[in-house]
Order: sequence, then C-alpha cells, then structure tokens
Amino acid sequence: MSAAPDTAVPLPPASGAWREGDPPGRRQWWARATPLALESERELPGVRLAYETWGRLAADRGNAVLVLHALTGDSHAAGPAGPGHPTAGWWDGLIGPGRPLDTDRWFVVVPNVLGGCQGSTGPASLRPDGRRWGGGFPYLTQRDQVAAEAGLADALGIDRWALVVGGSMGGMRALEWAVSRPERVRSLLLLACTAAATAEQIAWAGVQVRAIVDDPNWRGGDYHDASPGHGPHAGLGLARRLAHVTYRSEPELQARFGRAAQDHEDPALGGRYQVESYLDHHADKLVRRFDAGAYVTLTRAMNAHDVGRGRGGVRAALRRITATALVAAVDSDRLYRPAQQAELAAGISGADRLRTVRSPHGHDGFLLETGQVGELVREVLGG
Ligand SMILES: CC(=O)SCCNC(=O)CCNC(=O)[C@H](O)C(C)(C)COP(=O)(O)OP(=O)(O)OC[C@H]1O[C@@H](n2cnc3c(N)ncnc32)[C@H](O)[C@@H]1OP(=O)(O)O
Ligand SMILES: N[C@@H](CCO)C(=O)O
Repeated sequence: MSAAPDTAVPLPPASGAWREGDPPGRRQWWARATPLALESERELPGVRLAYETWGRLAADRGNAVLVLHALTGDSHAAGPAGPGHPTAGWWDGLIGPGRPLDTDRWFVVVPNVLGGCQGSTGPASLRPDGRRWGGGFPYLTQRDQVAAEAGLADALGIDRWALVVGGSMGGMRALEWAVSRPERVRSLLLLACTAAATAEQIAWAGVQVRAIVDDPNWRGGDYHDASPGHGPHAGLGLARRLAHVTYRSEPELQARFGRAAQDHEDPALGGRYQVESYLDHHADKLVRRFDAGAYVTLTRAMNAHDVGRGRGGVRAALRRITATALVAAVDSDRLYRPAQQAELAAGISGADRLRTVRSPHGHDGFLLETGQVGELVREVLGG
C-alpha cells in the first residue's frame, strides 16, 4: 500500500520537455517561466504541468490531440499501472496503435490539470520559498487551468489541436479551450459535461468540500507538513463516497447490491450493506492516491465553471466555437443530465451535434463505455 499523498507528493525533476523518440507514456514536465495571471487577479508563480504523450508529432504539427482528464484522473490515460502510475490508463481502450486515437497517426498529449496532485502544481506543491502552498494555494477557475495548458501547447509548438476531448471536468476544460481559443481547436468532443455548473452540481460539490474542510485534520489546508500522514483523510473519504453515488445510476446500484449485506456482516448488528462496503472501498482507494487540498481546489474550480461568465452568457459564448463539434450525453447520467448536453449541442452552430452513450453505469459511463466513446472519436476526427 502506498502512503497517503499528503506525505508522498512526488517531487519531479525541474523540467523535461518532450523530444522526438521519447518512449510513449513517459511522464514529463513543463515549467512556466513567468507567473500565471489568474482570473482572480492573483498570480501563481512556479507553475509546472506534468504530461504524457503517445505517438509522434508530425512535421506540420497538425496531428496533435489534447485529452483532458476528469476530477481524479491524471496524465496516465493509457498503458499499464507502474512506478509513478498507481492505476492503469483510464482511457487505455481509446489510445494506442489501431485504437480510435491511433498513435501511429495521432500525437496524443495528456496533461495533469493545474491544481491537481499528480505532478502538476497544486496545494501540495512547494512554493518558490520552499514551503508548501497548502491553504495559501490560490482559487483557480477552469479558465486558469486552460491558460496553463495553452502554455504547454505553445512549448510543444502546437498552434492548433486536431482534436480536444474531455469528459466531466475534462469536458469543461475542452469547452473552455474551444470558446476562449477557437482558432486553436479544429475539432471538439465534449462528454458528460455542462456549459455552467448547476445549483445541484454546486450543492453536491459544496457538501464534498465541506466534508473535507470540516475534518479537524484539515488545519486550514496547511496539513501537509503539520502532521505528515494524518491529513483530512476522513473528510476526503466522505467526499468520495458521496461523489461516487452521483457517478453511478440508481438502477445499477439496486441491481448490483440491492439490500444485500456485506459478507459476514449483519446490518442489524452494526454491519454494513454491500453498497456501503463498495463506497468504503472507493473512498479508501482515493485517499491513498489523492491529495485532499487538490480535491478542494479542483472541486471549487468546477463550481466556478460558467463558460458564459463575462461573455454575454452561455449562448453568446457557445457561438464563438468554430470547431467541428460533437457533444455526448450518457443516458443514465444523473449528475450531468442529458438535457445539459442537449443545451450545449443546441448552442454550438451546425446541426446534428448531439450523441448518446448508452450505459447502465451513470456518469462514469464516459470512462467505462470506451467502445461507444471510441466511435465518437472516430466520427469527430472524420472517419
Ligand atoms: C478520469 C478518471 O477518473 S481517471 C482515474 C480512474 N478513475 C477512478 O479511479 C475513479 C473512481 N472509480 C470509478 O469511477 C470507477 O471505479 C471506474 C470508472 C474507474 C471503474 O468502474 P467499474 O469498472 O464499474 O468498477 P466499480 O465501480 O464496480 O468498482 C470496482 C471495485 O469495487 C470493488 N467492490 C465491488 N463490490 C464491492 C463490495 N461489496 N465491497 C467492497 N468493494 C467492492 C471491486 O473489488 C473493485 O475493486 P478494485 O477497483 O480495487 O479492483
Ligand atoms: N470517476 C470520475 C468521475 C468524475 O467525472 C473521477 O473520479 O474523475
């Protein structure tokens, strides 16, 4: 078992830019030379993004694809688990030779989000003065995160992405790319996301943040060095349990677990139902691989998501998009409901933009239904 991330945040080398011939999936870092000006009018110095690439960048640099991960994802979208990669690639079925993102043809770039904890700068990172950011880490928005990713694209020499694709929180950033930098996005695939976080999404996310910041081990976010290994794990676990229910569908939970008791446990004697044990398992796994401060930072950024802010509203913002776009809903998603993807599709110019991924699994369908998502990737890339 690995240590909880608040004691074991990887401290990678200062930088390591992609070079022709690099092995696929090797994690690399790009460091921004100047502080990043944030939407909040603060500045974030020392920005570094971890990223992985697969395939080769063509001489004309026209074959680059940007894949953007969801809340607890990372740059390891393809390939097996291994050193530095606690989980196998979360979209392994989509990326590789002969797969929908065929790496014999496409150059796939997957950055870890700014504010995260899998190599990019976040609350567990060191500030320029050598102390950890902790609770002093600035409030971020999706726009700040995309601004950082645009710096990475510049550094890689990619003026225009052949495709920007993401689901859930990754979809929010993909949308922000297409609205704020339309000339840099040739095609766009948005999965299980929304134009603006709704009251209910903010509510669920707000409860998760509250669970973490009310944990006595939160210490105002400055827990990383205060008592190593004793961060707000209970709060993070509670947040994950709640979130995970929203990631799956009610019929699925009923069909899989119903009222069954967990093996050798009796609910009448204080034991758990199977579904409770299942949520405990997902909470334990997340607590071992994810930093609570990053979870708070990213969740607050998702709540800030409103692509229409300062742009005359959502409809006006969506009209800025020039990419060939597809928007896909998961039919059983109760967190980012299909009506929200219908609104997105209707707002982007051009007909027939909306697709449906059929899945019993709810919101997590965008991670699990790789066959259907792969077909959409092929479609938006033009066959
Ligand atoms: C973009 C990203 O999210 S990248 C990172 C990958 N994503 C995540 O880790 C997010 C959290 N996890 C998930 O969202 C989902 O597990 C997915 C989408 C990754 C996979 O979903 P599924 O394949 O349907 O897995 P499912 O949700 O059924 O969970 C299976 C796990 O629950 C465990 N489990 C099932 N029933 C029980 C039970 N009664 N008690 C305890 N554990 C149980 C299984 O043993 C299995 O454990 P393992 O993952 O350690 O092998
Ligand atoms: N399972 C996904 C859901 C959020 O979209 C994650 O943890 O990132």
